[in-house]
Amino acid sequence: MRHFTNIIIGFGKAGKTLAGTLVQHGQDVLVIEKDAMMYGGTCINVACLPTKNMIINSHNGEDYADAFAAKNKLTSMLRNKNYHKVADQETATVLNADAEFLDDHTLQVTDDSGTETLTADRIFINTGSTPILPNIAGLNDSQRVFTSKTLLDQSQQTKRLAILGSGPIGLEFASMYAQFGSDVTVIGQTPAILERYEPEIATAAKADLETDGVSFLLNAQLTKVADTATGLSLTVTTETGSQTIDADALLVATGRRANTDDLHLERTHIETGSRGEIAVNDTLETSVANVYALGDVAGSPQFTYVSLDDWRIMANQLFGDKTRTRTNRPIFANTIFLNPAISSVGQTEVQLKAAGTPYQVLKMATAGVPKAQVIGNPRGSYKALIDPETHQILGVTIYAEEAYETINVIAVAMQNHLPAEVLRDQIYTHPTMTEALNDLFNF
Ligand SMILES: Cc1cc2nc3c(=O)[nH]c(=O)nc-3n(C[C@H](O)[C@H](O)[C@H](O)COP(=O)(O)OP(=O)(O)OC[C@H]3O[C@@H](n4cnc5c(N)ncnc54)[C@H](O)[C@@H]3O)c2cc1C
Ligand SMILES: NC(=O)c1ccc[n+]([C@@H]2O[C@H](COP(=O)([O-])OP(=O)(O)OC[C@H]3O[C@@H](n4cnc5c(N)ncnc54)[C@H](O)[C@@H]3O)[C@@H](O)[C@H]2O)c1
Repeated sequence: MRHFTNIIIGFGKAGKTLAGTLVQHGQDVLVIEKDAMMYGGTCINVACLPTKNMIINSHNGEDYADAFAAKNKLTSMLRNKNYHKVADQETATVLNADAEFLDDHTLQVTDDSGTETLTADRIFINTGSTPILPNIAGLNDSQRVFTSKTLLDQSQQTKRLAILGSGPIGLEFASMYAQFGSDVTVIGQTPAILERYEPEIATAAKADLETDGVSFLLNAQLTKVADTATGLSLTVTTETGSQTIDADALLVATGRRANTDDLHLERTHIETGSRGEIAVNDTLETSVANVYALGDVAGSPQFTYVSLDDWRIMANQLFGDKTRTRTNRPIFANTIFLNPAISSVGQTEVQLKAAGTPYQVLKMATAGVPKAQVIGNPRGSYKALIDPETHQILGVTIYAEEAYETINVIAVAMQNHLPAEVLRDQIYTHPTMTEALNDLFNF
């Protein structure tokens, strides 16, 4: 039985970054990753980076085959870099094996050469999340049903793509496939898309997706999936009755749950929460001392940058002043990469109204930003909500080119309690999308 100071299960964002920190502090660490095609984790191999690479290339007018090849080149380069960044460290070891718990502090790893038992002073679980596949007749039997991961593996472009779920994965794939020229139908169970965003901006984004070739069946239930000689037949029920739609493939994008499948937590005292996530305290420790969970598996908001923040908390707790916790994360934004992207931070008008918080609304059209015209995409608008007295920023939604960059400036301002005037009066480089803030906050 080998013993390590630290074992990290899963080569995800938090885990790989933590491995570097542990090495920096002179400690040994074993990183166990079950899939050699996943060194570096979900984001770089099968999620954020390949999808954004393909989305950008679809917007640039590349055809699917070229974008697919470019994506594979990118992920292979990143995987190799990520592997060596950890494996080449003197006190780090990477093991390609499936890890499971035998008891609270003992692991068993299995690979082609057999099994081995391992122990460690500290164990960090960073096994990410896995797609939720709803229980719909025929869905699990079809060869034409894909997850985001398996669809990204398709070298041939799907010409008629149905998508179940109108969350970020569903909408980003819808936008991307529409840009590549496919016919896309999104089947959503909610009455509207982008429900957590400002409704007028969500409505505009939906109209733009429709212009690009996406159809929506909302307030809808997919009740049956059947393979046909040439594709798929999907039975969808809406308020107006039941209909059948034909497609070449179905992408299931109905959410992701914590990936604890192989860990055999039932052999331990590690507790899970109501959504199957590993229950952790504010400093990411599980119900077993010296066993921690980070990232998606710990029920943290499912973003790479939040997994990275879990690393910050862990590093601060192990080697810093122990002030960082889950409850004092800095304010962070979110983005859905459509054409253009939609980003938001803070609260929406609906939320402020419900809380009885007074606010002033500021709005402007993207078309008024010179850089939007330079890029050639004037779609979209900006909406900010500020405190009428203090001018503190309460929430912002941006539907515009480079929204994902501009929104970070606003998050920094909010985190540091800068009033809107500071953003209004700042000198921004020109021509940039950030310049919009001079006008947006010109109240
Ligand atoms: C299609 C898609 C697009 C996304 N786009 C974005 C985006 O643009 N921006 C963003 O911030 N977030 C995005 N996300 C979310 C983001 O990818 C995740 O939140 C993030 O990758 C989670 O990282 P993690 O550190 O929790 O673990 P992961 O990176 O998921 O790593 C977990 C690792 O553990 C391994 N593993 C699992 N079980 C075991 C075991 N028993 N033994 C050994 N190894 C194991 C897995 O193989 C995997 O490599 C996207 C997700 C998807 C699916
Ligand atoms: N740009 C980004 O940051 C980005 C991009 C993609 C994914 N992600 C992360 O990955 C996570 C998972 O994404 P996701 O889109 O799969 O999940 P999600 O939970 O965010 O959205 C799932 C959607 O599917 C719908 N749905 C669920 N069951 C359904 C059913 N039976 N029929 C029809 N609709 C159904 C839900 O109403 C919801 O709208 C996200 O929450 C996000 O944190 C982030």
